Amino acid sequence: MTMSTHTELSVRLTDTTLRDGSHAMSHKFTEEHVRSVVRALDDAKVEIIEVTHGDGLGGSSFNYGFSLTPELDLVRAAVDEARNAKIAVLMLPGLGTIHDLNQAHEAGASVARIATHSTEADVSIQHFQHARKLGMETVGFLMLSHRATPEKLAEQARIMADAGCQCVYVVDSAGALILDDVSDRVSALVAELGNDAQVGFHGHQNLSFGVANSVYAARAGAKQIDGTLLALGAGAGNSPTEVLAAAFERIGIHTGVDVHGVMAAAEDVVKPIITRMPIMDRASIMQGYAGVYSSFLIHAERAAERYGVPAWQILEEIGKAGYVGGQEDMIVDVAVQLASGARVA
Ligand SMILES: CC[C@H](O)CC(=O)C(=O)O
Ligand SMILES: [Mn+2]
Repeated sequence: MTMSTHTELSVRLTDTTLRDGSHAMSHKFTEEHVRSVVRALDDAKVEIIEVTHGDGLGGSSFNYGFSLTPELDLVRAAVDEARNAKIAVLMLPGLGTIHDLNQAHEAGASVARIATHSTEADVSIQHFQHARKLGMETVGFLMLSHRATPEKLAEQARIMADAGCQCVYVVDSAGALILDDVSDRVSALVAELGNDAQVGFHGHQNLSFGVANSVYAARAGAKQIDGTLLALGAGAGNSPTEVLAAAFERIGIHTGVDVHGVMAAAEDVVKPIITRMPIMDRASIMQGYAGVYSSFLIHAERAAERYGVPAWQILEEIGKAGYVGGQEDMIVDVAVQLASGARVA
């Protein structure tokens, strides 16, 4: 008799509509948006809700786009509205500072998610140490994970765990990973970290694999999985929380989330708010295909309009050049070169 090995798995869902979804909203969430989304997610028993500028604490700037509402006001509103859920903030060392982390903690955030490029975990050490001193739960993001081998990622995860990170995520920032790419990376982290830290997975939909990849991640041992309502997020959006909850329930992976509750949150709360529905169009598919950071999409679209070159072509060039988060200014550079003929695609 064949026994299923998948029936007793459980994962914790983190919803990042109010952080990754901020990209698709051009960082224009209001306090009322935050309150209504948090209320709906909390009612649906989602345990962790992330609220920050799309590029993390300190992201509101000329380079990344200004927030309509100061992010600490949004964090305070979320904390005030949540009855059971913990409020998480994300930060990229260098863009956000320890001072920003202190302020987010004072505003009531209790989970610190620290993100670095997949090969630069060492820049997060002091941030994890500090977050743990503050008594915050800690999560590490290894972004653009497709750029690193499973072995390299595991080595980077070890750096985060030794610094006090309690769960290291394989982050598919480009939506470029496909099935075994995910399980190979998650398995490598699980083997390296053992009981020292959990492993998580954050997916994007650029090649439409967000949910399937999350299932592969869970089956490879991931214990935390990210999603956003209606897939609202950078690039073609994130793995939709409501689909994750429904699919996990159907295959017997426990989340504790009320499936009807998150479906209602997506349809009745988020849909009326959003100004842009994430889609798999030529530009966002190119991001998955060429391995480009999802947050670059809106910047590429703006440059495309301004310089009269297609966004997908700019992104294809960005992929060839291997630019990473923080190099948003290179998008304009590439667009100018394509428009002038100095760079031939
Ligand atoms: C701001 C960091 C980054 O956008 C995190 C993330 O969601 C990703 O890399 O996909
Ligand atoms: Mn993301």
